[in-house]
Amino acid sequence: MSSPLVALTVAGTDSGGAAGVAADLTTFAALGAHGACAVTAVTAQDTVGVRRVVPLSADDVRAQIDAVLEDLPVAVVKTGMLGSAEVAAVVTDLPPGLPLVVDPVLVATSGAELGDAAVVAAYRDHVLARGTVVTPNFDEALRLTGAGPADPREDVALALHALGPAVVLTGGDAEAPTCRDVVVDARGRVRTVEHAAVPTTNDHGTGCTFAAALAVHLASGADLIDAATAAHTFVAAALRTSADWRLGRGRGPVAHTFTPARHNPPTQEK
Ligand SMILES: Nc1ncnc2c1ncn2[C@@H]1O[C@H](COP(=O)(O)OP(=O)(O)O)[C@@H](O)[C@H]1O
Ligand SMILES: Cc1ncc(COP(=O)(O)O)c(N)n1
Repeated sequence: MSSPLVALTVAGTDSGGAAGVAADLTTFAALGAHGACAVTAVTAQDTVGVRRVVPLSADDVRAQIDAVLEDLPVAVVKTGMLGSAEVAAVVTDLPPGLPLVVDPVLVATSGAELGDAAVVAAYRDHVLARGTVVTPNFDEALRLTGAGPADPREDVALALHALGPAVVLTGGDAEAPTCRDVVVDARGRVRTVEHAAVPTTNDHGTGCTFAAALAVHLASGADLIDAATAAHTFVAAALRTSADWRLGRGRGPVAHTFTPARHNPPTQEK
């Protein structure tokens, strides 16, 4: 009997159910993977903003990760909001060889800061070097590289690649006609994935959903460009599902009720 692929998210909670752990676990499930989670911080958050952040200690996070890794055959780890440099160091200590998708969450869609200068330094100094792929949006990429908003996206993506990982620089923009994600593979080859933009303000949680989907597709054996294309297709379909929803007073959640037709869910033999 084969068992489902196991994916572990290391991320913060969003009480509104749009981003963070909620987005990751629903995405894993929608794509047929079993999701495990290590919570890094609890946020009191809704579609309008972040009211409170309660960080967990590095020991709390390490204990959760150890419990999961000692019991379940984790095929891939995805990180989101880390919250502190100490928690970032725990991620860097993950067993070598375990694929790691790093979504360097620094700012919420609502504008709230979710990662300070110490967290940025930790990403630059050691987390990115441990990562298999990093998936920043443009603002996060600028903070991580020190590049300016006028710099070409390809150059910014290559500057991140120089810090160690493959890169998917996401380009979500509901007001533009298209969204353009720049992909740099492990060998430094640059490709662009471009799709029609879904016009909606219900996009809270898109970055987390994209990175979680990317993690499952990579762990299922897809190469980076195919995994990024499939993850983007999944997010776009979820955005079309929630495009006209009226949930909350701010930027509503991307649909976590969306489940693609699935005939061959990813499995693992371990
Ligand atoms: N309105 C949209 N229409 C289509 N795709 C989108 C839209 N917004 C985001 N995406 C896609 O969702 C993924 C996450 O991107 P992005 O929104 O840049 O992340 P973040 O939430 O971290 O800012 C990317 O593949 C991006 O192209
Ligand atoms: C706990 C947590 N993790 C991540 C995000 C970023 O998601 P988004 O960019 O969609 O606001 C968030 N708002 N909250």
